[in-house]
Amino acid sequence: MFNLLKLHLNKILLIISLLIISIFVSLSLGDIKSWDRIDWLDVAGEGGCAIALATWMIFILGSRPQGRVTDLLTLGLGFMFLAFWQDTLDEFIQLPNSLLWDQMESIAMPLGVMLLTYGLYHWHQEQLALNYQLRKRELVFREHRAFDQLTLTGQCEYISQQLASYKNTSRKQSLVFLMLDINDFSHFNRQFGNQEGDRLLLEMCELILLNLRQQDLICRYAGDRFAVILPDTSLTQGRQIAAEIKQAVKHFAFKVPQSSNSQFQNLSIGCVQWRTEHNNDLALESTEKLLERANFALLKDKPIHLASVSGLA
Ligand SMILES: Nc1nc2c(ncn2[C@@H]2O[C@H](COP(=O)(O)OP(=O)(O)OP(=O)(O)O)[C@@H](O)[C@H]2O)c(=O)[nH]1
Repeated sequence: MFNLLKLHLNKILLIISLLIISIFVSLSLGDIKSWDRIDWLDVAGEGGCAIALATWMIFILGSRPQGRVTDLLTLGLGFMFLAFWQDTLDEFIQLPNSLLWDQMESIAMPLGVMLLTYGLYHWHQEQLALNYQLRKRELVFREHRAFDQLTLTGQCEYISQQLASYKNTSRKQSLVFLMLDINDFSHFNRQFGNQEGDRLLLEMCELILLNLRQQDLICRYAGDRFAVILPDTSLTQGRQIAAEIKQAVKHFAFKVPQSSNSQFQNLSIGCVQWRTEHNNDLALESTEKLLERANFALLKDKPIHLASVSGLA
């Protein structure tokens, strides 16, 4: 958040400067009120609103890149904040009634609301475009607590929810479920550090996403393991997609600062089918059983055949 705030240093400095100017102008043109003339309820109400608006600005500036939408939102909130700030100052400093400065908040507030509304409209447009790109990460619901902070994909329970909702809709085609795991990822972590490991996980996730269709969904199952749901897909199609993902990962030259050589990874993938009611199977198998089968298929795909070691075979 602080890195993003640094990007907006000029806006933050402008707002702080306006605050200071408004204090100086009010002090030079008005008289400080005596203690008993201060309406503390107004101070709490107007000051509280000013603090709330300043907090909104910090959240917006701390979470958004530079650009038109951020400028509009900040300007809108900034004007509204200045209006409440001036209102709060008026509780402490008596300005002459005839003074135009005293009317400042009557102009700043509607101007702020208009700019904020215009900014929100463009934010809405921007979000629609982002939603389109995010579809492969979040099909129907957004709850940031259920999302992995590193890859911004759903976590384990999100997969179960999506599978359960798929089961409740009557589909003609089967679903294919992929369980993907980076081979020897702990070795990569040991060699280049966890920070580079995090970066690799993120880029792997992006690469897998690029090889998926619009209707597919990727989630981070655990550690270096991802799950992919391919709705309305035959087993042949699912295997084809899995093979394409493997090829893409195999040829992905990942650069690390510690080495001049690119690092290449391999994925193991378990590919299992969930048949529809038309094939008489979907109702029979629980999501737990499907995940168990996918994990087992993944083990079978590992270079060293762990399935035989674990006795699952
Ligand atoms: N950098 C990083 N490492 C993680 C994260 N989550 C889990 N890990 C590491 O991922 C590694 C997973 O280890 P294993 O399950 O043995 O997987 P592996 O080394 O790829 O071994 P195989 O799957 O048998 O090929 C462990 O070393 C974890 O510490 C994470 O969020 N970031």
